[in-house]
Amino acid sequence: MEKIIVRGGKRLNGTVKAEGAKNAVLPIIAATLLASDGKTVLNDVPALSDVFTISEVLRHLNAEVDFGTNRVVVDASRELKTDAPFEYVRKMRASVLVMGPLLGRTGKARVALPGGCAIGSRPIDQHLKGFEAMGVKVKVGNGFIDAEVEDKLRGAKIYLDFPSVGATENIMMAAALAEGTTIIENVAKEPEIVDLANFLNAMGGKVRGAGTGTIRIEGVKKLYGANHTIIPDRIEAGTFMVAAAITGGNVLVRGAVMEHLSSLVAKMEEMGVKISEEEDGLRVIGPEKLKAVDIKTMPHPGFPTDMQSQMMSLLLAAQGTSMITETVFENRFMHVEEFRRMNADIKIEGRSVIINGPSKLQGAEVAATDLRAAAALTLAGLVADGYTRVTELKHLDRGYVDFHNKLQALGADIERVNEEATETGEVKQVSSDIS
Ligand SMILES: CC(=O)N[C@H]1[C@@H](OP(=O)(O)OP(=O)(O)OC[C@H]2O[C@@H](n3ccc(=O)[nH]c3=O)[C@H](O)[C@@H]2O)O[C@H](CO)[C@@H](O)[C@@H]1O
Ligand SMILES: C=C(OP(=O)(O)O)C(=O)O
Repeated sequence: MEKIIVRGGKRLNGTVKAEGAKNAVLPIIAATLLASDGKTVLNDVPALSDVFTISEVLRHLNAEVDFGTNRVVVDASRELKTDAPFEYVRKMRASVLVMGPLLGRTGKARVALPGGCAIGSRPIDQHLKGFEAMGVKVKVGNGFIDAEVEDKLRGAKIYLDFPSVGATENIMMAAALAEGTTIIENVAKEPEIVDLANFLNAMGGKVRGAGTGTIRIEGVKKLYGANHTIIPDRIEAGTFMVAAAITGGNVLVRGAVMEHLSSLVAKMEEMGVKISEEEDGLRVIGPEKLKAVDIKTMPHPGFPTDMQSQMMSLLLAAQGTSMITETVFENRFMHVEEFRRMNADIKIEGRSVIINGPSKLQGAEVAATDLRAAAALTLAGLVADGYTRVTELKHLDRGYVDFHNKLQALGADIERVNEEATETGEVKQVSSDIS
């Protein structure tokens, strides 16, 4: 079994660079399917298992996908297939993001129903509501969603009940090739939405308003391959910012963009962390003592749910009582039990978690329950007494490139081992069933 083994007690110092954003590159790779002419070249693509999975989906759909170092070239100009089977969707829910592009390009999509996952039930009703408003007939049955344009894919006015990131993206991508104008209201405002809009525009699309509450898309007849550089990963950057703060270290996180991270920066500053903008990133200096604060996750520009578990690690080390309220996902507290195994004084009350800090964290063997939990448990291990062993690293590999090496370069006492392989000399296959 693969494990990260970390021994607490080292202050982190130095510079670390954020990769391209996972949550930007996944919809953008899906969007490359819209180009019936020319190749797309994407730069700053992170080497993540999720990126390999979405690329496999594209290959299955008959697109050509070539990998270089941090670069992906896609040619989707051939006739496309229209189905995304369960083997892909179960590995990665973001596979449903091929629906919008397939409807735009071919008028048809058959995608396995994603089902729930470790952080909640995660329905896609808002995606489907948007497609239906655009003239798509949607049938759900036998574990699949069958969607087919009835007459023409046409622009529509769509109000989202919740500013869903995935629904905003899926509808934007379908609308890019629809006839007429689509107006989506109450949309997600995440930086990754803006990156997708910029990419669609580079392909010849007409998307306005990304980053505000309303997006307006004028459909065009054809989209072309384009060159695009993916924005830096604000969640990976934020994770290293917490690593610096929790160890009382001094770290420059290159690629961290203040505007993308304002809620995290505000909360960390309230805790006594010093954060300053430098030319190519954010410098984070951890104080001797951290102050307790309350946090509520919200859609952007609110506090990101994808930083909730890492922030929990930081609050465990803070003086006093903190409360974290999770409003985006219904069940994103699975990591709490693992923190308890590390002697954390923490309890769940409904949608909130109460943390009595500072906890005297002890090293333990803990299992990552999702991608961000994997990072958060490692962060807690940086300040725990003794050795922390983090397992279930397939989750970590979905969203972090070289996580342990980057921490080690900052001075952490950390390694990643394959205990079975050490004993038998075999290399273990990473499990694929992760959703
Ligand atoms: C690949 C990617 O970009 N993943 C991100 C994306 O996920 P994802 O796009 O799945 O997240 P959404 O914004 O869609 O989901 C947020 C909430 O809305 C609910 N919902 C969503 C769609 C829908 O049709 N109906 C519905 O009820 C979900 O169950 C959830 O409770 O945004 C999340 C919220 O910032 C992040 O945590 C994920 O890292
Ligand atoms: C929840 C996350 O991703 P996904 O939507 O791909 O599961 C995440 O990045 O923390």
